[in-house]
Amino acid sequence: MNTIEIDRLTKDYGRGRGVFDLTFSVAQGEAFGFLGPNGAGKTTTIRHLMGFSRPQSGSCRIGGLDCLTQSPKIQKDLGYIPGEIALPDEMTGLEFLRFLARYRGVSDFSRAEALMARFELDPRGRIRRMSKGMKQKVGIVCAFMHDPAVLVLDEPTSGLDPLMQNRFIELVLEEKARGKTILLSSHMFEEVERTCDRVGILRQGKLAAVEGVDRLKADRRCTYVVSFESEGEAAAFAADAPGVKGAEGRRVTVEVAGPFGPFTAALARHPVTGLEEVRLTLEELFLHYYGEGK
Ligand SMILES: Nc1ncnc2c1ncn2[C@@H]1O[C@H](COP(=O)(O)OP(=O)(O)OP(=O)(O)O)[C@@H](O)[C@H]1O
Repeated sequence: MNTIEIDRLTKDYGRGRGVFDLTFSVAQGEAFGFLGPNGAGKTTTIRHLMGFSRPQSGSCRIGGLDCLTQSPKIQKDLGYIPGEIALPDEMTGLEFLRFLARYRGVSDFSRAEALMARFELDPRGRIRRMSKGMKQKVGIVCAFMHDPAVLVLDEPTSGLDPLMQNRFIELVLEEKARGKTILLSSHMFEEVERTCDRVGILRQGKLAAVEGVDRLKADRRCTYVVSFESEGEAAAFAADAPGVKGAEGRRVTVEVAGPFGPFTAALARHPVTGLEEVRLTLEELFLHYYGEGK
């Protein structure tokens, strides 16, 4: 059964901006990653799911309910992290979280407290004085505190440091294991790769592709930059190692497409001083899977 259904959604802001004839669904218990570069239309789509925006044509449904006309009913069992979190500046984080708990009829505040502890959030200060990361943490607690069945997360880790990003990913994985339905938008392939079952790639308001994350992972090339003390050592490694894509000074770029054995064996034969993974950017992902200009 599909929990989230977007059917031929169109919102045209002019000059090619907006979303166009967008159709996809997220099954109950599935985590769906929504990837796309800046301005691709991720937030526009999510705002329609939240009932904040009226489609020009097409529709969005969550749990069989229409997102525009039945939004209050949907929101009872939905957690949402907006792309840009706006909170009441004059309240303390704790006042706001308690207010929201009351508003939602959450009598047990222990889940909120556990989330605050998990993200090391001290919510006692005024929101106005909080850093971007702290506000993001307040947003996370808001979205998860009532234990909703559906989670709509718009770039949820923006402003979080790597340790907290990791904790967030663990939280999403736990919620997925508990059967929650999750839509997560991101610029970062790694975040989606670690949490989601399928990924939809949005480009200029249109879905360029939907793929299983397993398939993307299986096809994925891994690129590494290997460093040496001297150019001579780098050149010797470049002549010996498999999958060398280029050498510049004391650094050699290697692409590993299959088993790692031959690459690690070559590393062991040379006096390597550094090894860095080159992360695939979204643009590279597009080029790799769909070809330039397609
Ligand atoms: N209310 C609006 N009026 C006019 N144009 C808009 C409006 N809302 C969004 N747009 C435009 O639609 C396009 C898609 O924006 P959207 O915020 O959905 O992108 P996004 O994929 O979420 O990008 P980002 O990764 O930067 O958050 C952008 O070009 C944006 O300027």
